[in-house]
Amino acid sequence: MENDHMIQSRSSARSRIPTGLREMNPASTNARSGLLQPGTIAGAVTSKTTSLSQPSRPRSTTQAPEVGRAGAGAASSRVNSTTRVHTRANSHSSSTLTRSATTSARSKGTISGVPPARPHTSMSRSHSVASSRRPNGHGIPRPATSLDTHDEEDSAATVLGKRKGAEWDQESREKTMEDLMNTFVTKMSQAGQESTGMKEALELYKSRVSELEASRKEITDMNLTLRVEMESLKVRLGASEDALKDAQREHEMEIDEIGSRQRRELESARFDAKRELESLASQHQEEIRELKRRFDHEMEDERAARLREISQMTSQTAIDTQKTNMELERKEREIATLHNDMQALRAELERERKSNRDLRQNLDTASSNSVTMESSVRALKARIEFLESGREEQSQAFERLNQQMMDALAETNATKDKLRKEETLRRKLHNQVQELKGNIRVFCRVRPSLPSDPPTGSAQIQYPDETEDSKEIAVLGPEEKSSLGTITRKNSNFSFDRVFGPSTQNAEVFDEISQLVQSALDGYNVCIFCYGQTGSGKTYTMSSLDGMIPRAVHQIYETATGLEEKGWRYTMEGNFVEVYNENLNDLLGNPEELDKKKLDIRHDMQRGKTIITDVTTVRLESPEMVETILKRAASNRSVAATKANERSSRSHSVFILKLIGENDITGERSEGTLNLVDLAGSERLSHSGATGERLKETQNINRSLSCLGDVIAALGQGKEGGHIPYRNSKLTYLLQFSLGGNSKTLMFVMVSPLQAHLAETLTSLKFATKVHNTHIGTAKRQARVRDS
Ligand SMILES: Nc1ncnc2c1ncn2[C@@H]1O[C@H](COP(=O)(O)OP(=O)(O)OP(=O)(O)O)[C@@H](O)[C@H]1O
Repeated sequence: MENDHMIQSRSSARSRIPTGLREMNPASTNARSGLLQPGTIAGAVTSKTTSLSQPSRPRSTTQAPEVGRAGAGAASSRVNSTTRVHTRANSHSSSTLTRSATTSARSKGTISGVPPARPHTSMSRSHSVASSRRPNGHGIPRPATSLDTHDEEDSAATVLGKRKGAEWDQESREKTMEDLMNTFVTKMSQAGQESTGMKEALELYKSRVSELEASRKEITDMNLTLRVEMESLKVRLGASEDALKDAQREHEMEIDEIGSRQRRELESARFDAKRELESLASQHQEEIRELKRRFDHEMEDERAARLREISQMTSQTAIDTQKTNMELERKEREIATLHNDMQALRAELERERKSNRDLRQNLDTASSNSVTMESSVRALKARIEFLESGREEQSQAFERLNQQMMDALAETNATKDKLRKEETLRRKLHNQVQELKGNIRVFCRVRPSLPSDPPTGSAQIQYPDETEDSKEIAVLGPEEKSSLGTITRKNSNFSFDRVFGPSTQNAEVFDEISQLVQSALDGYNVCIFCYGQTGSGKTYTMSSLDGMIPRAVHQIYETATGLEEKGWRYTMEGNFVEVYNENLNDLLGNPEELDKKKLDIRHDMQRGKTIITDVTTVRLESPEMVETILKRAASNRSVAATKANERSSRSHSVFILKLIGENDITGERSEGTLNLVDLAGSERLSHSGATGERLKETQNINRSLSCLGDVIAALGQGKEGGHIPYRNSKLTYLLQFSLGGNSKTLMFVMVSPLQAHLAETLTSLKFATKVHNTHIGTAKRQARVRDS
């Protein structure tokens, strides 16, 4: 860890050396400029290099001295080699530098004695030539100058030598002088050129010197920075060393602690192991003891078992011996018994012989008896033969009876057939009777006085033929004053198909109309109206719980059940609608939709059927359902008006019962409709004194009742293809196929017994008389034979 840390700090310190400073190592310096600082000596360079290299390699406290020494030695050798490299670099500047360095070395006398390399300039070349001529030429060359005269002197000496040795010649001297002059001029020009070069070199040196000065300053600054940095590093190093020491101390403490802990653990482990060893030893001892004990026990058991076996075997042997003895005794006893038995058998044999003798005597007696029995058997056989002959007679009688039964069945079937035919005939005859009675009939019913009636007194109503046909009613009219001042009362006689007095019950009334209900079952359209003023008893007659509607439904069910054995199956569907203000309402539908939902009437002219759109149709599965229907209609009406009675007196209600009958045996099918109509109160407009909404209602009621009268009157005229104004009111349009030639109509005219209602009573009776006088053509039965 510590070594790693040191390496890191070293490398980081190295990386912190400025770029310029790093370039200042000898090699790079030479490479960059090819110049060394003038006056630089190897030692100085060495020391500088060493001092520069030091910051980049921070030493640890322990390594520093060795590294420093090694660094100095290495730096020295590097500088020497660098100097040689420079010498070999062969640049003009480097030769100059070498010379300066040499000079400097010479002055200090500390540099190695290796002679510097020869400079490669033109000047130095001539100088080198001159030096090479010197026999005692030193390794240190003279500085080359432009005014070097050594060559000149040498030439002069040569010329003088020749003069001395030969004739002095003016011309040659002049020539020589000229040559010398030329040479001189040449040299001068060369010197001038060299001087220019030197100047340039000087300038170069100067700029380089200033550059190097700046560089030196920079390096000095850098040096200072590095020193500061080194100081800080030293401080950090000190801190690191302190931390290291602390860490070492902590580490040592930890090691001590771990050691002591380990010792303790070792001690405790040793103690545990020892204890465990002891416990194991004691356990082993215990186990050994246990094993020994078990072994002893097992041995004891084994021994006991063996002993038991031995004793068992001994006792078994004793028992076997005893058994054998007993067997022996038993055998002896058996022998004695057999002996006794033999004695007994001998006695028995004797007895048998005796009985044999007795039997023989009995056989003789039986033989005589057998003869007697044979005669009896013969007598019995004769009797059986006699009986056998009787059985044949019986079977013949049975066959006769069977034949009779078959005949009776055939007769029954024939009777049934006849009955069916008679049913068809009955239907025809029934219809003929109904037709004879008239296809439109009028019954009159006078309701009894009620405790709730106003005390205005009763009208004088008489029933002249009450004890006979009950077809007449006489009403004593109101007092009329004649012109002579005499007061008279007109007695009005009315004749109808039947008149029911106040004491008549619903059951009796229904007896009269039940034949019409039968007609509906037979497949005719039947329409029963209740007409009369408000409170005259229309609803009581028609829709009360024992009224015509429930009774009709009950009768239909009973009759339909009776007709089942004649092959008829009936289905019944009911609608209950109301015509209020010339609108059709569904009394079995949602009461909220009363007066809102629009029901339309459509006629299928081909089939003579009326369809009401969106009306609720209830399939009457049982006669009890009719009560539910009536209650639902009454409750719906009560929602539409504050008083149900109010609504019922201002609207026409129509209970429509469709009866579909099918006969699987005869293939007949019938579709009849029974319409039970409770008309609105028939009081005249002038009498009612109604206004507003009530006036509108009364107008609508009167109009529809008047239309009904018109339709009946038109039908009564009996014109073939004549116009019947069904469309003039909703009611007559709805009942189009139940009024007229194809139907049977019954009108109840309801009469109030009150004197106060006398005028309305007379009006109603007159209207009913008009209807009664109408003869409607023959009804057609809605029946057909199925194709299949
Ligand atoms: N034959 C009768 N026997 C006993 N009570 C009767 C008879 N006829 C009618 N009533 C009673 O007379 C009252 C009025 O009868 P009902 O409501 O049937 O008259 P209505 O003609 O239907 O009147 P509305 O036109 O207002 O509906 C009822 O209380 C009813 O019970």
